[in-house]
Amino acid sequence: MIGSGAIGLSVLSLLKNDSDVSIDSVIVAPDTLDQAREQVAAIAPKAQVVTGLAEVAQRPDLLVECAGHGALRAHVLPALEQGIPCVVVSIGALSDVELARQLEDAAKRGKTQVQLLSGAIGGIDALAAAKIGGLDSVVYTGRKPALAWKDTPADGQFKLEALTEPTVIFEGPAGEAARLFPKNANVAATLSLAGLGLDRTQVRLIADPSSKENVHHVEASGAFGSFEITMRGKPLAANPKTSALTVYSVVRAIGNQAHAVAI
Ligand SMILES: NC(=O)C1=CN([C@@H]2O[C@H](COP(=O)(O)OP(=O)(O)OC[C@H]3O[C@@H](n4cnc5c(N)ncnc54)[C@H](OP(=O)(O)O)[C@@H]3O)[C@@H](O)[C@H]2O)C=CC1
Ligand SMILES: O=C([O-])CC(=O)C(=O)O
Repeated sequence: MIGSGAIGLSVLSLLKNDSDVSIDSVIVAPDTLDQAREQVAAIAPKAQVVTGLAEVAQRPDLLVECAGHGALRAHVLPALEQGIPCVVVSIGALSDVELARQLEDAAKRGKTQVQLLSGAIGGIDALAAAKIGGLDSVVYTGRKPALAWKDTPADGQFKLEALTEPTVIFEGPAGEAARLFPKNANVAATLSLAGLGLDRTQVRLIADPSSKENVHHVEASGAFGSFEITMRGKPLAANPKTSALTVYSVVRAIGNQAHAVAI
């Protein structure tokens, strides 16, 4: 696993009684090594905590990224080159078209695969299937509590603490949303990659002072017909920018690699 933040620690916790899965190593940022060792030891005492793949004693069957955009270049790319399959949640990083191409090339050279997880959003299976018949329009609206937009370009441009009404903080193509709001626009990037692409997927991001949830709304239409989906995700206590469903999506993906039946 890469990352021992809100997602990483929750995933470790949920997997600790799954006898089909063993998280052998957790790769963390060097400046968090001591704290991470303490936190991981409390949940998964057998896991070694390291700062890079080179220190991992046993070649993993799977590398799971739940760290952030930088981790894709730092760890996922070299793992794919070595033929290690990877699953990733920091999909917004793939709005950098050059990095997306490098990941694909590395996976081809390593004769392996990188799987982009659905994370906080549902309906990716339907959207990716609908794309095959041809899509006309995909519109995504992401609504989060006002303070979930702290430390983003919206912070400063809007007085987030003082908002009294839902406020549109971004409107535009998904590629730009993912670039400007990397920790909040993974869903926008995922929808784009499954559907109409980064330029043609329309995104609206809303800071809502009365919302306690991360609400993701998608409308898609094309040759298949149309669908509309609303996810009302509970945020993780440890990181309100992240919906709890993202954690479950990672646990599901790992289980699907390890269990006799995948669903
Ligand atoms: N697909 C989806 O729907 C979603 C995807 N995400 C993605 O998941 C990522 C993690 O979320 P969350 O756990 O809530 O975030 P947190 O900030 O709680 O945790 C991330 C952890 O990963 C560490 N980290 C960052 N870069 C690296 C690296 N290169 N190598 C090793 N560790 C690293 C961070 O260390 P430090 O604090 O030192 O930087 C931090 O400890 C988000 O950044 C986002 O990209 C999140 C929500 C939904
Ligand atoms: O967890 C969420 O609700 C989604 C999220 O942060 C993102 O799109 O990056």
